[in-house]
Amino acid sequence: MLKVQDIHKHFAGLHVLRGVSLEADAGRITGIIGPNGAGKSTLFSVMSGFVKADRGRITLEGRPIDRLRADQIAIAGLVRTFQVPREFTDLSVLDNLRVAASGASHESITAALLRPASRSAEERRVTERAEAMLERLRLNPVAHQSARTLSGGQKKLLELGRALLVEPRVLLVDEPFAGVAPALRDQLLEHLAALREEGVCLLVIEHDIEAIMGVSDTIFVLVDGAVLVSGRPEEVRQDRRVLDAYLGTLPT
Ligand SMILES: Nc1ncnc2c1ncn2[C@@H]1O[C@H](COP(=O)(O)OP(=O)(O)OP(=O)(O)O)[C@@H](O)[C@H]1O
Repeated sequence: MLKVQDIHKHFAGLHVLRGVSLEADAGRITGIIGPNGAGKSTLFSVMSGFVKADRGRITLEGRPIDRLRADQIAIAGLVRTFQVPREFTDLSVLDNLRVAASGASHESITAALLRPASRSAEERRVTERAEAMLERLRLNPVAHQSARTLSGGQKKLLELGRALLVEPRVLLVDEPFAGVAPALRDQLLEHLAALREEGVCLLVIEHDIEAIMGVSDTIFVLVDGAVLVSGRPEEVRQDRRVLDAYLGTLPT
C-alpha cells in the first residue's frame, strides 16, 4: 500500500533522515520505534507532505505522492495525526468533528453554493457523520464541551476521530499513548485494532514499547535517521543491535 524509498532530509545542516526505506501493508499495523531525535516524527511529516524530502520517493498504491501538497496527499488517502493533538481548542468536540467531516465532504463547495437547498442536506449529512464518530469514540458525554477541557486521552481520541473522518486508507498515528491514562490507552488500542480489521494501513510511532510490540504486525526501528532493524515484534525485541541502541534495555 505504502512504499517509502531512500528518504533524506536535512534541517539546517543536520542530516535528520539518512536514506529511510520502508513498506507498509493494508490491514496491518506497522510500528515505528526509536530513541528520541531519531527522526520518526520528521518521517511522518515527509510522508504526509508537511515537510518536503531532499531526496527519495514515496508511493501510495504505486502512485507517487512525494511531490504533492499535504491536502492533496490527504485526498489521495494518507492522513496523519500529531504527537501534540491539533484540535480547535475554542470549538466544541462535536464541532471539531463537524469541521473534519465537512472537509471530507464529497460535495464541492461550489455545488453547495449554487444549490442552497442541497446545502442544508449536506450540513445534515456532515452532522450525522460527526455524531456517528462521537459514538464510535465514546465521546458523546463531552460532545458539547470545548475541546480545550478534554483530558490527554480524550484529545488523542478526538484527533483520531478527525483523521478518520477523512476516510484514510493509510493512517499515520504519532504517539497515541503519550500522556494517556491506562483506561483510554486500552480504548485507543482497541480502535487501532478495529481499523486494522477494516483494512486500513496503519503506521504508529510510539515510545510505549510494550503497547506497540503487542499491537504491531511489523516493527521498524529508526536510529539516527536510518532503519536499523525491521521485522516481527518478537524478532526485533531480541535483536542485539536494538538492545544496544536502547543502551541494553528496551524501555517499557
Ligand atoms: N523543523 C525543524 N527544524 C530543525 N530541526 C528539526 C525540525 N524538526 C525536527 N528537527 C530535528 O530533527 C531531529 C529529529 O526530530 P524528530 O522529531 O523527527 O525525532 P523523533 O524521533 O520523532 O523524536 P521524539 O521521539 O523525541 O519525538 C531532532 O534533532 C530535531 O531537533
